[in-house]
Amino acid sequence: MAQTQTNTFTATLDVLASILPTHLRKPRVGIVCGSGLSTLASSLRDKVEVPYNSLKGFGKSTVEGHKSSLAFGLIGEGDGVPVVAMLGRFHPYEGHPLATVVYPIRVLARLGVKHLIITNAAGGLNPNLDVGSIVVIQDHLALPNLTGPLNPLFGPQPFPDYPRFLPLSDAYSVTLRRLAFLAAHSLSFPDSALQEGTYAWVSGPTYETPAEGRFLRSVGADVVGMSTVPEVVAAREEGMEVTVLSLVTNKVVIPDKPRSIKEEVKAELAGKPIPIPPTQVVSHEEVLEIGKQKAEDMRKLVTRMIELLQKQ
Ligand SMILES: O=P(O)(O)O[C@H]1O[C@H](CO)[C@@H](O)[C@H]1O
Ligand SMILES: Nc1nc2[nH]cnc2c(=O)[nH]1
Repeated sequence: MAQTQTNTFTATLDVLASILPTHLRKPRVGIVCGSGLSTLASSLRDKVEVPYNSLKGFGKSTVEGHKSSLAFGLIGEGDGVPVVAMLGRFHPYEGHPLATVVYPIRVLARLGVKHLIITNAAGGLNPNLDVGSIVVIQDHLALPNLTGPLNPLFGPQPFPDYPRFLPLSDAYSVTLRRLAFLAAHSLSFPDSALQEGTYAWVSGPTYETPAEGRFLRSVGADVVGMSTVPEVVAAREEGMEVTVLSLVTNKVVIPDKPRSIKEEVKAELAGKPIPIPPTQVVSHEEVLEIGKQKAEDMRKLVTRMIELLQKQ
């Protein structure tokens, strides 16, 4: 297994080396673009895009709002910082094995990426988070990891020199989180535009029931999504510094109390009908629409973070 995987990495890296000009071959920063956020790559100078289907080991992203290519380029003054952006990610719910979900992250590590900025679209659980705000993730709750074998490190170790038991108490880089707030300040973002919170990872592809939303909120989650955590785990195993920026694209529907049909029928029969609350549902179209509206904020933030990183 280890040998097969090593051969796949070698094949991927060889293709990239044959396509990329020398100054783009060793990216220092990696970006993962979440749903509807692929325009982050428009900040890249000297951009070269490599489709996933030309790279061995890469799957195909089947979700709307996710392209399927790696974009290489420069950000920042002078020679600039070499950057690689994943335009499109793989989710376990698409049927991709976890090894495929995190394969691009491991490729980024082998290219030399030291700092990884992961973005995603997420549902807001914390009522104080506005739709359109960006949350700097400070911690995560990985329900599929806690309850079942949906962890990219599950199984025989493909790389014997990696630790068997990976600590995650330091998963979210303080340095990069500070950089996010410094970047927001230098861009004069209003205070409410950039928040902090905990990401709950669920496997999807169903959105939450009200009871699930209430449960996730009650155990301390601020936002919820169907990606990111496997990427964080693999990136930490590869020794990268990681930060996650979640765009709140919708509020998870959590009514104060569940709608009681029993009470409604009783009230109706008593001649005192109570108002029927409107049905609220989230859709991927809504997620993509907010992504489209707010992608520019995310692009500015990530770009400024990299510019600040260049000065460090
Ligand atoms: O996490 P990203 O890929 O940004 O996408 C989010 O949006 C999709 C649901 O609308 C899910 O895939 C969820 O995880
Ligand atoms: N699980 C989940 N993922 C999302 N991605 C964007 N919005 C949501 C949401 O409400 N729930």
